[in-house]
Amino acid sequence: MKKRYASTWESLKEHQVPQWYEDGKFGIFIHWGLYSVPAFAPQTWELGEVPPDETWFSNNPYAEWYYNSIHVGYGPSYDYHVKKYGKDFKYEQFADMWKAEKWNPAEWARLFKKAGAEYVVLTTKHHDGFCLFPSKYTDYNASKRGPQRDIVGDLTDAVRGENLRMGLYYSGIVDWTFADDPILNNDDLFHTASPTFAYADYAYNQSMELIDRYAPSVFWNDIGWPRQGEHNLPYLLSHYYNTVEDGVVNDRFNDLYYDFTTKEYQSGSANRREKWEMCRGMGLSFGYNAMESDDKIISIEDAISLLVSTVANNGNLLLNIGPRADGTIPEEQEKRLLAIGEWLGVNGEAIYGSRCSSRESIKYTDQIQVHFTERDGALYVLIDAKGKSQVSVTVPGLSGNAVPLDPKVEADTAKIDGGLRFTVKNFGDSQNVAVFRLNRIM
Ligand SMILES: C[C@@H]1N[C@H](CNC(=O)[C@H](c2ccccc2)C2CCCC2)[C@@H](O)[C@H](O)[C@@H]1O
Repeated sequence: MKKRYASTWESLKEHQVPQWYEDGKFGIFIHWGLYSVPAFAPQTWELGEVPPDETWFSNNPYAEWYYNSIHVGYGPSYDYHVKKYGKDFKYEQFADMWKAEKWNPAEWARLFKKAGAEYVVLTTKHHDGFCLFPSKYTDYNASKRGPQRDIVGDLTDAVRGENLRMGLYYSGIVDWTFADDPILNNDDLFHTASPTFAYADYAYNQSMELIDRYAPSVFWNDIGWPRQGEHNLPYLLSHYYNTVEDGVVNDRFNDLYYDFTTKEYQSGSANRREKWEMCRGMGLSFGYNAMESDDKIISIEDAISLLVSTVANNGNLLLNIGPRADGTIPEEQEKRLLAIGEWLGVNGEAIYGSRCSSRESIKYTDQIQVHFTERDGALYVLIDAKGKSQVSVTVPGLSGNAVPLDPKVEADTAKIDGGLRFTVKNFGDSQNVAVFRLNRIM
């Protein structure tokens, strides 16, 4: 019998994180839109590395923030815009330059499947207010302008065609078509942005549109929800759960409610007792930044380390790609996705469907860490030895025989000092993380 939710916080709090989200572990975030046309941002810091103040907002590495960056009126993006497009060039003119002429959603979905992703989250409306779906509440959308198609619908169909789950990102509290005072600090971001009841209704109506048109498995709201519309949330979220039985939402609704908490680069909090999700771009930006090259984006080893450490601590990794305006995915991004898919193809047994072990991760050195997951009564030992070709570590309190999941991993294990000593001589096809299954949990 399908559970029905009432539009009350009490009823919503009965919602459990669905099994598919606990099991899925790895998703692909996609930031695609008008900002993909200029595709420019300075390469400065990771979010959280410096305080979110004027220095951050006037040197914003997020290419999807191009509109705000040029409206700040000074800084690298402003200078770039004036030089490349001219002072009088309006951001909205990108709406007729974005053609997505080489876009093949089925190709994207095949790549995400090969990457070993279980879900996808696409921007439907980012802070610039441009909608990638045929909203009836604005003509500033991709079916009327630019690509002249329902980007959200076409990708949703392709992703579901590969049996992956489709999630939708919505910029709830910030929409620069309603309020575009330059954002120069967090107070602007959380308090000044879009202050009207009219906007709160608009955000509510568009969210209902997205739920009713696409029934997304994830409703990924960003930054916050309009304060003037907080009383709408119980209805919106109960409608969401009543429409999408195994739907899931994040924690960016003004700390009023969540299924999972979120981290973003170095920002945000996570504790292993609750379900959480780590999101980041391949480089310093979510939107495509044409300035970013292979050496400036996360290495394959670091991406695999991030996936393993996130999953071992009860999180999911939502790794972002920033496609080009023409619909192609930069090769350096595709290469990372395929490498993660290969690693998961060999070691996925320790990841998909696993649960956080009571054993905490052990950090031997900055390069050498051991993580644990559990699944179906087996304990998995994931030895991450970044940059090393061989490694020897003793894991205390373990016993039993450890079998490498990758047949090409060459390793010995020995009982020593009340623990199990692992000596890995060859990491085979497993990049920097060798995974062992221990058939008895001690
Ligand atoms: C996925 C990314 N989300 C960004 C919004 N980030 C957040 O709301 C950031 C955040 C980070 C972690 C947890 C909750 C919220 C806050 C903004 C400054 C301090 C922390 C967007 O600004 C960005 O363009 C991209 O869409």
